[in-house]
This record gives sequence, C-alpha cells and structure tokens, in this order.
Amino acid sequence: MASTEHSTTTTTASEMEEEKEAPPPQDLTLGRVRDALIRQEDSIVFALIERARFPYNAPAYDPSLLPQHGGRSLVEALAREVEVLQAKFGRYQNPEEVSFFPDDLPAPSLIPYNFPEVFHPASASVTANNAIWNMYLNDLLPLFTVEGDDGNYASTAAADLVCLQALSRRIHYGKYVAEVKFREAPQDYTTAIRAKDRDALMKLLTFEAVEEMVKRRVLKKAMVFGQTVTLEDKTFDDETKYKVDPEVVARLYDEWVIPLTKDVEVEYLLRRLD
Ligand SMILES: O=C(O)C(=O)C[C@]1(C(=O)O)C=C[C@@H](O)C=C1
Repeated sequence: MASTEHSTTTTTASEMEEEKEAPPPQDLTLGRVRDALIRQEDSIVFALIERARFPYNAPAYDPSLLPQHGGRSLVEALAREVEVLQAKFGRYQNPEEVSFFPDDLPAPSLIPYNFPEVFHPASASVTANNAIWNMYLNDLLPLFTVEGDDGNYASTAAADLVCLQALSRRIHYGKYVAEVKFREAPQDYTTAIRAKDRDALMKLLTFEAVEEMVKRRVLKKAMVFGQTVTLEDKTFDDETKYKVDPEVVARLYDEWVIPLTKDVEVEYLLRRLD
C-alpha cells in the first residue's frame, strides 16, 4: 500500500517506488468523490463550449459521408479508431475510463500503472455508454449547437468525442460514489441489495439537496466559463451572450447526467454482493 506520510526525511528507493502509486482505496471518502465530480463539471462545460464553436454539421452523423466504413457515421468511425489507439497506450487501464466500443480493443502496450482496485469485481463492468451515446447525439447536440454546415466534420467529431468521454467519465464515477456509500452503510444497502429492491436503493443513495447544488453550480459555471472576456468591467445581464446556453447545461445535468449517474450507482450496488 502507498504511504502518504513518512516519519523520517530520508526517502529510500523502495519508498520512492511506493510514492508513485495512487492513494489506496481506504482514502476514498464521499467528500473526495464529490470533489472529483465538481472538478469534472469544468471539463464538461469546457468540452461543450469547444463543440459549440462548430455548427451542428449534420454530415458528421450521416453514414453516407463515409462509403467505405460499413454504414458508420464519421463520429462513430472516428470514436472507434481513437479508442483503439488510446487503448494501446493504456487509457482503459484506468478504471475511471469506460470505452464506448469495447469489442476488439487491443491490449495496452505500455508498462501498467498500479491503479488501486476500488470496485467490487462483479460490479466493475457496469456501463451506461450506450445510453450516453444516444442521449448526446439525439437529445443534447441539437440543444446547444446552431444549425448549419461549415465542412469541419473531423474537428466536429473530435470535439464530440471529448464531450462524450467527459460525460462518460462523470457518469461512471457513480461506481465510486456507490462503493463509498456501500462501505459507509453496509447494513442498509445489504438489505435492499438482497431484496433486489431498485426503488429502495435509489432512495438510499439520493440526496436531493446535493442535486440542487450541482445544478445551480453547473449553471453558474456555464455563465462564468462561457462569457466573452473583455478588458471592460461588466456584470451578467439579460444581454450577455454565452458560448453555451447555461440553461441547457443545467438541463443536461437535471435530465441526463444525474439520473444516469444514479442508474450506474443502482446497477453497481445490485452486483455488490455477488
Ligand atoms: O453526491 C452524491 O451522493 C451522488 O450520488 C451524486 C449525485 C450526482 O449525480 O450529482 C447523484 C445522486 C445524489 O442524489 C446526489 C448527487
């Protein structure tokens, strides 16, 4: 196990080795997991802002643009190839990262980093990526892009993938949340898990006041990060133009991100005693 404190100032070679490891699972607390979720809000808002630089660009989603790619759209073909490349260099060794197209990914070709094993093995493979992919392309994209076609299909698809990966990381962080909640109240959760009672689990893991704060904070982040910065002092008003509509970001969290995170938590917990 890695040690974060040393009683002496002399560091031996084996201690240096130990220091390279990530913190042990015991360091996992609900506060730390929530801090990670808060930081990921920044990544999501910035990713949406980057995607919103381009118009909707419908051909990026139309399989007829790529006749040689077996009926796949540009965004899907690009995502598959990027995932293969990133898998080769170890992206999916980190349990925070969940692939959209896990079949046929190559084994990593680098020396593995010792990521702590936090998840219960039977729960580790829970994925919501199909729902995330469909939600992003069908529901969210039309809400925050302007209509139009500027021909930048590859850049558009690359920006989509950054959004999808940031959303996927956030939503699958529900596994860490679920693990911490289980460890903090094993008896309460065990009863509901044994009864396979999804409603009871949902009730146990829900904190409405926290959800309200999350929605208010992402709305504010979209206002702060998405305004045009000038040298003049100015305040937000009805005339302020944002790069992504803050209401859409709040709606994204309200309708999809939080509910999908909770679904991941429930699915994780249902397998927690297997
Ligand atoms: O912070 C938690 O406890 C979570 O489970 C995360 C989260 C969220 O997705 O933001 C989901 C459910 C809770 O009701 C509150 C917030």
